[in-house]
Order: sequence, then C-alpha cells, then structure tokens
Amino acid sequence: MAGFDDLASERSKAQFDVEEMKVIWAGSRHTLEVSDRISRLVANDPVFRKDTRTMLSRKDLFKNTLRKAAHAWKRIIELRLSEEEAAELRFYVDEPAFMDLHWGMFIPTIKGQGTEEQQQKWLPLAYKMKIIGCYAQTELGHGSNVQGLETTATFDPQTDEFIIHSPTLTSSKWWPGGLGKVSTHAVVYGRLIIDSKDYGVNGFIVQLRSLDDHLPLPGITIGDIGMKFGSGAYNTMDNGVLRFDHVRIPRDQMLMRVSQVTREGKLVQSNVPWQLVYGTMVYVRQKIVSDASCALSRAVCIATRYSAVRRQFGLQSNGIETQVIDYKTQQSRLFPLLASAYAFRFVGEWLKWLYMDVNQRLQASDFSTLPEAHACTAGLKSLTTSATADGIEECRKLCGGHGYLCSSGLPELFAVYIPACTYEGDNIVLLLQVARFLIKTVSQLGSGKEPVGTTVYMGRVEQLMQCHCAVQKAEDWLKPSVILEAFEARSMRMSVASAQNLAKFDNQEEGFLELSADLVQAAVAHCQLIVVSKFIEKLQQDIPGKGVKGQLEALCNIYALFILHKHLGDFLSTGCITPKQASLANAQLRSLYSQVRPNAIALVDAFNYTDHYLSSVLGRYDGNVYPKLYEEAWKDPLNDSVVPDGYQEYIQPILKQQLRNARL
Ligand SMILES: CCCCCCCC/C=C\CCCCCCCCCCCCCCCC(=O)SCCNC(=O)CCNC(=O)[C@H](O)C(C)(C)COP(=O)(O)OP(=O)(O)OC[C@H]1O[C@@H](n2cnc3c(N)ncnc32)[C@H](O)[C@@H]1OP(=O)(O)O
Ligand SMILES: Cc1cc2nc3c(=O)[nH]c(=O)nc-3n(C[C@H](O)[C@H](O)[C@H](O)COP(=O)(O)OP(=O)(O)OC[C@H]3O[C@@H](n4cnc5c(N)ncnc54)[C@H](O)[C@@H]3O)c2cc1C
Repeated sequence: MAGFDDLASERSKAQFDVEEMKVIWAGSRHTLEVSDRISRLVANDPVFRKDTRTMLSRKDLFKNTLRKAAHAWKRIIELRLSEEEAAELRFYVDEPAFMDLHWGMFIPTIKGQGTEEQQQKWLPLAYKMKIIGCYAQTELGHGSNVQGLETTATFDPQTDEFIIHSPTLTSSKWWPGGLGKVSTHAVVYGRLIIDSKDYGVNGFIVQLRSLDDHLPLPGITIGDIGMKFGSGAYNTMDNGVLRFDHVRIPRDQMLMRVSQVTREGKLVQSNVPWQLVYGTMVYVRQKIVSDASCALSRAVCIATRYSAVRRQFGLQSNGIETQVIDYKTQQSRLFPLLASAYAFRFVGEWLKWLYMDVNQRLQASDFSTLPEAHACTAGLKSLTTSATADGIEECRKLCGGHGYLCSSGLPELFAVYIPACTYEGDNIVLLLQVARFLIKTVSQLGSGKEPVGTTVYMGRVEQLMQCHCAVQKAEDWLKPSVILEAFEARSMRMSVASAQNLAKFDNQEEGFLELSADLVQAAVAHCQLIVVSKFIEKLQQDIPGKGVKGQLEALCNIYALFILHKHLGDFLSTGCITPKQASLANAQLRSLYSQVRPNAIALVDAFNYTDHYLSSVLGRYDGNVYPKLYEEAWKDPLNDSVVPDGYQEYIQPILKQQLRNARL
C-alpha cells in the first residue's frame, strides 16, 4: 500500500535521533512525558472526539463544547492533574471554549491587577470554578484604541459603589469570549469617573449572571454575537455582547493594584506604572507566540506527510510516479514553514522566560524591563501569527485539492487560527507599538542611555551603519556571525532611516502617521532579527542526540536565508548585501533543502502529535491516505440517502421541464 510503504521508508532514511529531537521540541524530557501521556489520554476518550465538528449546527456544536469542558474539568479533578497537566489537556482537547478566557485572562488579570486582599477573595472562587470569568475590554466602537473605551464606572460616595453603565450603543462590550452564554463574572474595562472627572480606563470585577439560575442580573443585557468564519472552528466559543444599565458594584471590586479609590472618593496612585492595566495583554501575547509554533507545526506535519505519500508525474523505471515532496518547488514552499515552526518554538520558549523574568522584577518593584517586554510580546505576537496564518493556507495549497476537504483538517485549522492576527491586538497596531519603541531607542543613542535586551545591537550603530557583508561563496552564509550581522545591519539601517525621515516633520505624531508603512517594515525587520538570534542562541546550548544539532542548524539557516530571500528588497536597498551575495544565499538555500529532504518526515514526527490532535486524513501517521479519504466521504450526512432530500421538489421538476421542452 502506497502510504504505508512511503512513510516507513521515509522514516528509515532519517539521519538523526528522532526521540532526542522530541525532547528538544517539547522543551524537556519531563514536558515530553507529560505531553505524551495527556495527548493519549485525550485521544482515547470518546467524549473528546472531534471528527464531526465541522458538520454540527451552532447549537449542537456549542452544547458539545460545554459537554467536553465539563468532562475535562471532571477528569482534571478525578485524576488530580497539576496545572501543567490541565493546560496540556486543554491543548489536546483542541477546542476554543470559555475555559480559555477564565484561566487565560480572567484569573491572570486578578493576579496582575488585583491587590492582595482582592486576590485572596476572588482567586479561590475562580480556581475552584465556583465562578466563571471572562475579559470584557473590547466594545462595538473601540477595540484597538483602549483609551477610547466608553463604558463608565462612576463612583457614588453616598453608597460607596461604582455605577457601571453603557452610555451609547458603541459602548456595548462586543467580542469577549465566554461572555455570550457562560460567564458568571467579568473583568470589565471602563472609564473611572470620580466627581465628574475622567481618570481613564481601569478594570472592575462585575457579576453578570445569577449563581442560582444563570439569568442575567438586573440592568444587564447579554448575548452571543453570532456565527464566525468557517465551520466548527471558533464557533465553539460564545463571543458575547454586554450592556449595562446603571449596574452597581461595591467599591472594592475595582482592581486596585495600579490605583486606588478611597472611601472618600480620592484617587491614590501606587508606585506601579499605569501601563500595568494593560498587563494581561502582555501575558496572553507571550502565550500566543508559543501557540503559533503549535498551529504551524500541525499544518506542516499534515502537508509534509501528505507530500511524501502523494505522487504526480515523472513515471520512474519501476513504474512509480514522483513523490511531490521531491519537487524543488514543493520543498521551497514547505521547508521554510518547517523551519519557521522550529524557529517560533524557540523564540516562544525565550519569550516565556522573558515574561517570567519581567514578572519577578515587577513583584520586586523593578519596572525597568516592562517597555522591552511590551515591545517583544507585541512584535513577536504580530510576526508569528501573521506567518502562521499564511503558512497554514500555504500548507492547504501544498496538499492540492484534497487540502480543501474538511477531512484534511486544514480548513478548520485555518479558520480557527486566523483571528489570532486580530485578537489580543491587531497585528499592524502592535507593530506600530514596536516602531515607537525602536524610534525612541534610536533617538536616545548617544545620550548615554545604553540600549538593553533585544536592542543591544543598536549600541553598535556606527559599525552597523557602515559594515559590508563578508560573504564570498555560498557556504559563507552558513556562518551564524555573518547571518546575524546582515540582519542587525538591515534592522539598524531601517530604524535609523525611519528616525531620520521622522525628524523632518515638525509634528512628530503627523510624521508617524505619514511614515507608518515604513515604520511597520522596520518593526518587522527588528522582530525577524529577534527570531533569528534566538534560534542561533539555542544552537549554542548543549544539544544531545545523534545528528540533532546538525538538523537544527540546517533549519536555522533555512529560516534566516528564506527571510533574507523574501525581504531581499530591504537587504539590497539598505546596502547590507550585494546582488551577488543575494544569489549566493539563494544557492545555499537550495542546498539546505536537499539536506533536509531525507529528514523531513522524521522532523515532523518529532512534534509527537497524535492522529487525534492532527485530525487529518492527509496527515495520518501511517500514511494510509486514500482508503481513509474514501471511507470518510461516505460519512457525510449527504450520503445518508442515495437520492437527496429535495429531489422531488427541485430536481425532478427541472428534469421533467427539460423533457417537455425537448418534446416541443
Ligand atoms: C474545552 C475543554 C477545555 C477544558 C480545560 C479546562 C482546564 C483548563 C486549565 C488550564 C487552561 C489554560 C488555558 C490557557 C489559555 C491561555 C491563552 C488564552 C487564549 C486567549 C485567546 C485570546 C482571546 C483574545 C482576547 C482579546 O482580544 S482581549 C482584547 C485585546 N485588546 C488589545 O490587544 C487592544 C490593543 N490595544 C492596545 O493594547 C493599546 O490601546 C495600544 C495600541 C497599545 C495603545 O495604547 P495607548 O492608547 O495607551 O497609547 P500609547 O501611547 O501607544 O501607549 C502608552 C504607553 O504605554 C505603553 N504600553 C502600551 N501597551 C502596553 C502594554 N501592554 N504593556 C506595557 N506598556 C504598554 C506604550 O509603549 C507607551 O509607553 P511610553 O513609554 O512610550 O509612553
Ligand atoms: C475571535 C476573537 C476573540 C476576541 N476575544 C476578545 C476577548 O475575549 N475580550 C476582548 O476584550 N476582546 C476580544 N476580541 C476583540 C479584539 O481584541 C479586537 O478585535 C482587536 O483588538 C482589534 O481591534 P478592532 O476590532 O477594534 O480593530 P480595528 O482597530 O477597528 O481595526 C480595523 C483596521 O484598522 C487598522 N487600524 C486600527 N488602528 C490603526 C492605527 N492606529 N494605525 C493604522 N491602522 C490602524 C487595523 O490594522 C485594521 O486593519 C476578540 C476578537 C476576536 C476576533
């Protein structure tokens, strides 16, 4: 049988230790063990089946998600799973649900923005799921512009309460996940008003539904905002709408770590920066970067396995056609995505470390690294989600016609993933934040304030503005120092050029708007440099296992040279490399593809995904694609009857009509 033999033979060609690569991908032997165990637990539990998801009506889909969430929670308690194991379970259940916002945003917001007392009061309830919360920031009229939110929270000194109100239609909360049908509570972001004075946006814990009968509390109007893109996909989530009509909450339900309102109605600022009100977004953006590598690797795993099974043209002497993975065009589209998946994995790992470091510093009242953490999380969230969304669609095309079938798993993966380019900050809006950070850094060069963290390279501005790439032959592009210098010089020169152009404007804000398209490109260049440099740093660590390091080096070089090739205009126009060096990079890239080719299947096996998680006939571990595709088609509800419903009403009359006309 074609698929079985093809993948078995591919696996026998691998030139590295796949088991050790699994450890590298997972992050540690312990994480691999947990992930492997939990993925099998989910795969073997019939409640977590998802093969009919794209065919269910919204109501059935949603109810099924509730059933899965309840079952997941029951299993977490029965098996006494740790937080790490529970998070893995959520990952492998693979269905967006209210739990994500409860655990991923509601709880972190109380932890990050609540006082000690508030945490003591609310967190035990939330951890035991005696209350279910969501994150209600975005409104119908404003999402990106958080300072433009219109919901008001007016302090009433008579009763020691805040009055939460939606003054306009556009102030209706709109989009929060988990809000529409499930959450009992929300962190609501609104304008703090004391004595008619507006003190800007703050978070408030508001109960939305009765804990007895789940009905909305008085003054609260609430519902789901409707069907979203694709079948199945994000429609398992109850993204909601919420309006307040003068709803009263006690004063101590304002999250008061950043600023406090006293009984007398005085606003007291604490020593923490006000930007901490945006803190949950930093946390979630960091998580989204790690998730990007999961979504991309999943699509790449499907497309790679299928490319080894699928054969077209090029009949060989043994009568077999060519595996499509052997076409250079297929490799040049697929292997950069494989390399990107690994690159995003490692930059995600690093970002997790950066976030933990910032958090520890915040606890100790050191706020110095917050701007860099904001820029890195915003920029990398934008870069990795855009590349992943595009990459999933490319994987669908790499699978030809069969990639368009829901049973390939790719349409739903695409539909569920693409909002990541919008939620938690529109990707362009986030890159503009990075650009502001870069311009600020450039403007401070020479002022005695040394650039730190990921902008340290900017301290070498003079060298980077003048250096010439040393590449003379294709293999020179394999030197990490050569790659790094080219990426640093490109980013430096683009940021400096933007800053110089900006300086020509009398009004900096006007200049920023006018130059924003260039600024976004400078931000992309900086973020790509971070990804490349973190991959290179990873390779400097001890990497055990036969051939593992060699494969990772090849992937790192593919990622870097692919980005260089894609953004050649930047590298050439800033004079960082010459046209000749560009063509040498291309030649090197081709040779790297040949190096990866025999290892491609093993490199995707290293993700250790179960067939349940992949939910793709094309990506099956055993490669048994055609019989299963054939079998899958017959399961479609349309095939329940041989003659379709509607035949008599709609098909027969047409046929009869034609018959009459023919007789005339
Ligand atoms: C099914 C069964 C399952 C069962 C399982 C059960 C068990 C479960 C157990 C465990 C499960 C674990 C699950 C975990 C899952 C986790 C993942 C969660 C997934 C969530 C999915 C995502 C949902 C999406 C949610 C959202 O979208 S929320 C809304 C997001 N909104 C935005 O992002 C808005 C974007 N806009 C902004 O951020 C700001 O408006 C702006 C663009 C930054 C502009 O700000 P502003 O107007 O204030 O102006 P500026 O002048 O630009 O900025 C002022 C200064 O502030 C600095 N700044 C800005 N932002 C930040 C920041 N975030 N942090 C720090 N500093 C910031 C800026 O740099 C300026 O500084 P300055 O020095 O220059 O003044
Ligand atoms: C699936 C999903 C789940 C969500 N979950 C939640 C949730 O749980 N809680 C919550 O509070 N919110 C949630 N959101 C809302 C989400 O955070 C916002 O949609 C997001 O922040 C983008 O804001 P927006 O919709 O206002 O886009 P807009 O800002 O209106 O963007 C529209 C266009 O304008 C451009 N644009 C906007 N501002 C600028 C600028 N300054 N310069 C240049 N271009 C600009 C953008 O690039 C984009 O092309 C969710 C959204 C989705 C899609």
